[in-house]
Amino acid sequence: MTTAMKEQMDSASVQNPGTRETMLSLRNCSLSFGNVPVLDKVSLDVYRNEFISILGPSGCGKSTTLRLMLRLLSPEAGGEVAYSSPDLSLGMVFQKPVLMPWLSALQNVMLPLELGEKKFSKGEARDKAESALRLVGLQDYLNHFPHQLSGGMQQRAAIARALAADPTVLLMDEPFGALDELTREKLNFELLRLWESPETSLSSIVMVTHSIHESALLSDRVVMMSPRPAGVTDIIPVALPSPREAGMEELPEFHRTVKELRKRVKHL
Ligand SMILES: Nc1ncnc2c1ncn2[C@@H]1O[C@H](COP(=O)(O)OP(=O)(O)OP(=O)(O)O)[C@@H](O)[C@H]1O
Repeated sequence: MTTAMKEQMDSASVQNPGTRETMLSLRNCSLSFGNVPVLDKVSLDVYRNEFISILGPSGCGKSTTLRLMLRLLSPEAGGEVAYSSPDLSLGMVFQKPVLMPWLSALQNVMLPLELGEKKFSKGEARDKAESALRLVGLQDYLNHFPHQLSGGMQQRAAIARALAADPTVLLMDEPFGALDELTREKLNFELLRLWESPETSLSSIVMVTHSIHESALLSDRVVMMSPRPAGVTDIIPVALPSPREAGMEELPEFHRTVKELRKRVKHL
């Protein structure tokens, strides 16, 4: 999120979500795999400059919702996936870093830039990949291969790969689920720092997580999905101050949000 973008966010629109600019919308999206209905009339707006978490029972359709947002899947008739502009740029980070083991960190980040729709030259791809790796703190590991990186570093490389393509909206599918708790906590705050940094193009983040704690700490809004066929049951705003910082878990608002989310998860 650039400083200019932040400045565009007027206080009226924060107080009244109805006036906020929508980057991406799912409207009435239903989807089945074969004869198994997975999503049932899912509607969700992703606003400019917000961090959304999606919480829901295992197998309910959270990853499927992200794939719809990416337009890798299409909704059934009557549903729509709308973007704020035809060239809205989306990035994706998966639970596993999915790095090519025979390529260095730098080559892994360069690869989609050289092969993707925009097709950057080798020199441009190298520059973009180097700055993305610097942003995630891997500037000293450019030539390391994935097996020479820790799990957290591999996931940072995967985040760098997504950031290198300058996405406006970043979709993340349980990005820190496979990491130990300390690394996960560290990466949570690193992600927030990247999101707030004027050096990235990021406006909005949508993150699937299984962690109530993580969703309360990071998000502006938490989207709760029901069991399959999933719908959006609740959208809970989190009123913690921004920027989010370590120690905010001590605030009454954090405890109130966690309690509220736990209560609603129990009812799913
Ligand atoms: N390509 C596919 N073909 C058939 N069924 C699929 C396909 N992809 C997902 N499913 C099914 O759709 C349902 C929703 O899957 P999805 O991965 O979206 O759930 P999820 O909420 O992300 O799960 P988890 O929290 O366990 O990661 C599951 O029952 C899954 O088996």
